[in-house]
Amino acid sequence: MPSPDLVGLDARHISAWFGEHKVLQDVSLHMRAGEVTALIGPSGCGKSTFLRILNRMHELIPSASLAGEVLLAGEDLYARDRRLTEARRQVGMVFQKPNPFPTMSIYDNVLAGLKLTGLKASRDTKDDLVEECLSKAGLWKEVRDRLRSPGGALSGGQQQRLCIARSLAIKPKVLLMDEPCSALDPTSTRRIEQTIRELVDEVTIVIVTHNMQQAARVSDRCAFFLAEAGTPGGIVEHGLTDAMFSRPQDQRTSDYVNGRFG
Ligand SMILES: Nc1ncnc2c1ncn2[C@@H]1O[C@H](COP(=O)(O)OP(=O)(O)OP(=O)(O)O)[C@@H](O)[C@H]1O
Repeated sequence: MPSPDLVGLDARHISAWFGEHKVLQDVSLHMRAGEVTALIGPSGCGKSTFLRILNRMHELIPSASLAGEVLLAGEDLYARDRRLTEARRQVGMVFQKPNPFPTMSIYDNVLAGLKLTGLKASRDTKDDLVEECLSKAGLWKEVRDRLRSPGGALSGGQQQRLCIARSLAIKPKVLLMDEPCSALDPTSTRRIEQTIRELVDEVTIVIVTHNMQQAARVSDRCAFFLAEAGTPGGIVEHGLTDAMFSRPQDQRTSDYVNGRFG
């Protein structure tokens, strides 16, 4: 049953620059509550930049700037009175390369984000939270007997599921995933994809992927990004994944999803 707390994310008229270089032009996208939205498109068209704008990581880069707005459940993520840590707590991120703290225990890895975001939990609550998050990330059964082992001792796929568990511990409303399987073998990839589909009842998900089969397997909707001949990136077409793959409206989408370029 989908959670009643699910919320959507609305990007409106987003443009982005690195110094003078404009990399996104007027991108608007509604990422619906309780769905997986996949961002697809060739390398360099601005998918990761767009994703980083959705949790205010873009502004960490000194030369970076942006225009437009991002609304989480209708509220401006960039409002002056909204704290950065609060925005990042609500919109979590899982990166391409699994990045657990390698010498920290599996248990402490799951809880690592709590301190950073100023959340406190009692011992019992922590135990419950660790079990809950590892279960949701599909890792509990594999690690329940070695919670004190270091995170770095897990396989790559397990480490990525540990990173998902760590993101879930701070109860985000939205989870962003930037090519979360690109460093993993096919079996681990399928396991993460299964986890993504299980999580979407609780958290809205936005995923960047280069893998068209993966986009078709995990996403409800897709947005196809393109930056043509030195112009900034934009969305050519977006819609239900089935329709984007079987009846794309734009020839460029058809060419991309059918592997004719990119
Ligand atoms: N830190 C940065 N400083 C300067 N330019 C950057 C930076 N990060 C990205 N860019 C530029 O912004 C543009 C968009 O890059 P971005 O990584 O968002 O694309 P992408 O679609 O995610 O690519 P890929 O699929 O290869 O990850 C590219 O021209 C890239 O060179």
